[in-house]
Amino acid sequence: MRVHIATDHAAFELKQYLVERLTADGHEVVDHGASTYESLDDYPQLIIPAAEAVVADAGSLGVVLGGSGNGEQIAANKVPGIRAALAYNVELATLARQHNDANVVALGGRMQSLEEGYAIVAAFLGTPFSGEERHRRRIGQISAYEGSVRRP
Ligand SMILES: O=C(CO)[C@H](O)[C@H](O)COP(=O)(O)O
Repeated sequence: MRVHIATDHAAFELKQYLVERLTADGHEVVDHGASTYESLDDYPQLIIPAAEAVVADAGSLGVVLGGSGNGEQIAANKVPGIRAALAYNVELATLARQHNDANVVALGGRMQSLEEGYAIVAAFLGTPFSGEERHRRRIGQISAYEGSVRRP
């Protein structure tokens, strides 16, 4: 699977770790940066292009990282077509796919170990959407709202 990944400085080490592990797992990882550690970089500039790449690349998934993952989830969700879920354990990551058909997962690099972060992302990438009617209906309602919002 193609995986678009991005981080700010706060999860730089986790991003490097995930690129390595996910590539070894056979995923095609597209690294949207940060390419170097810059303590004053700004996550929207890094996360939004990665989220846009997920929308433009049907069937791909995204991983956005920061200190908490909160701002990264918020930024990704501003991109039309993105359903980004913050996950801090494997169960949340699994539910994000099964119930929400999330196409981006957000993690905080300061919230768990590298290995735990990998387990969360691996669960996200490895879990399919359940496709159940009630979940489709609810996701459809979100998409309909998104489509109804007039953009400048
Ligand atoms: O998680 C984040 C946003 O939700 C950022 O990574 C975090 O706010 C960066 O913090 P700092 O600039 O103090 O290193």
